[in-house]
Amino acid sequence: MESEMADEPVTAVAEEGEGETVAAPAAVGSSKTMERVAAAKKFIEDHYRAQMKNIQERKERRLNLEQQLASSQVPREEQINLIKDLERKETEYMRLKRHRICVDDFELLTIIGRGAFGEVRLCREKSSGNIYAMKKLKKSEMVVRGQVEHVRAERNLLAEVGSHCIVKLYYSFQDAEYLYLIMEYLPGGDMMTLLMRADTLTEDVACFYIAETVLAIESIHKHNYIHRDISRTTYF
Ligand SMILES: Nc1ncnc2c1ncn2[C@@H]1O[C@H](COP(=O)(O)OP(=O)(O)OP(=O)(O)O)[C@@H](O)[C@H]1O
Repeated sequence: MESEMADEPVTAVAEEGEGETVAAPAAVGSSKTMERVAAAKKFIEDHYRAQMKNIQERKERRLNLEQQLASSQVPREEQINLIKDLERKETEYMRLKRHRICVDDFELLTIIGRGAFGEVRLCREKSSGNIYAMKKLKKSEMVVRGQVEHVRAERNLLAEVGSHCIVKLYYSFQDAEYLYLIMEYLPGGDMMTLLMRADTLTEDVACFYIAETVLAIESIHKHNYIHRDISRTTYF
């Protein structure tokens, strides 16, 4: 998406004296590059930590089954089959985990809204039949309008904040042209539609929505985010 890294060399080669070439000390990268280095480091560390945890858990599941079988009356041959069955399931589980989700995994249904960078659609996950809202964002538009970091923050926030007041994000992925956010579908409509329909809210109903709003804002503040677009169309 962005390519600033390409024009920021971290090491340089300096020419000195008669054709002698010496390596210059590594220059410290710009703060953006350093941020990326830190993000890549964290990604790799998290990835390997998760891998180790998975291997450990898999071993424990097998050991558990072996211990249960050892103290049971199950015939030896059946025990072997049960262990093989567990291994087969574990392999299948790993295969499913490795699957990189993409837009083809969803059946696209009706358009339910338009955002700043593209449409929002109702969609059905083919494997589970679950219904979600798919927000599609055109990457080139985001770059032109300088909104990459804001969209990244929105994605991270939805993934991090587990609050019943904040729409859930189930998956995010991208292809060459678009970013996709697969979110919980909120069928009730936004606050603007409610106000247009009801005109005036009773005190109790107004209290309810104000309380929910305060809880939503509090939950994102707890994660050190601020909402820069509080309006009747961002509450559902
Ligand atoms: N999870 C959802 N469930 C149901 N409808 C949704 C959902 N997310 C978005 N929509 C619909 O799509 C519209 C646009 O989505 P959204 O407001 O998230 O886009 P945006 O890019 O932030 O737009 P803007 O910058 O104009 O506010 C919403 O007003 C709403 O009608």
